Amino acid sequence: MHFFKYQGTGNDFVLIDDRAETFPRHDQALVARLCDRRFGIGGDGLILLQNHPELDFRMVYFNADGAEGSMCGNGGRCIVRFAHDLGLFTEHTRFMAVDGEHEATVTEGLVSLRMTNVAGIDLGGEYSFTNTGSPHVVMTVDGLAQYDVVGVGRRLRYSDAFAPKGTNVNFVQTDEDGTLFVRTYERGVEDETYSCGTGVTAAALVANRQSGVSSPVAIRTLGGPLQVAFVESESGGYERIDLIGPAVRVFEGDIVL
Ligand SMILES: N[C@@H](CCC[C@H](N)C(=O)O)C(=O)O
Repeated sequence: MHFFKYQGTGNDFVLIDDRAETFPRHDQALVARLCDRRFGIGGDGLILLQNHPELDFRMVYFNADGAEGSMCGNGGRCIVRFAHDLGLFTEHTRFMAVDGEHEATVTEGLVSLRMTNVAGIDLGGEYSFTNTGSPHVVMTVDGLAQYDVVGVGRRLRYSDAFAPKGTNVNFVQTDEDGTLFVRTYERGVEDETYSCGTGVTAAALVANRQSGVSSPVAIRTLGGPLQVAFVESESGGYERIDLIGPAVRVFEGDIVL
């Protein structure tokens, strides 16, 4: 079985062209093994590209634990780049994902992905919560470079407040130039990743709601810069949300099962 490896700001994925639908997608142990960094290829997730009757393709996303996940923003940008590399479209594409239809554009090394509309944000004292295709806690902290992202993130991810499905957890600090520095504990990876697309989207929207930070929001992650653009909707939510950043093919190879 042939595979490709892509990364988007350091959030890395195994990509498989599964238009023939031969990948054993219900074999959770296999997906987890392929994502294992010592016993497999290594990745924060695995993504299948399948045919869709009306759109350019379908994205099927699995977290590194092998279970099918909710929407993955960086994975969405990577599969758009993959589909572009496969020649499925030239500049603009429409595809189906677990949270519905998405549009995306590829220009000069950047992939701009239109995210799902966000209905609202629960602003809280200790942390805020929203769903940008995946569930996200957003917490403002000081000293983020040294912060215990894994320890605090894991506690919240498994806390009763988010049971039984759990949540992703983002920690945010504003740089002097207004850039949001975001670090994320990811559900399904059960660790910090270098970047989380739905997570930085949540962080940008919370920053807008909390402090009036305007679109587009510049983001810094451990894996590099991203941008989030959006429009506030009349109903108190957000629409026309775009996640913008690089997505790169790293290598390809064959899986020996
Ligand atoms: N890396 C992702 C987030 C993936 C979703 C997540 N781990 C979950 O299923 O909760 C991103 O870039 O959005």
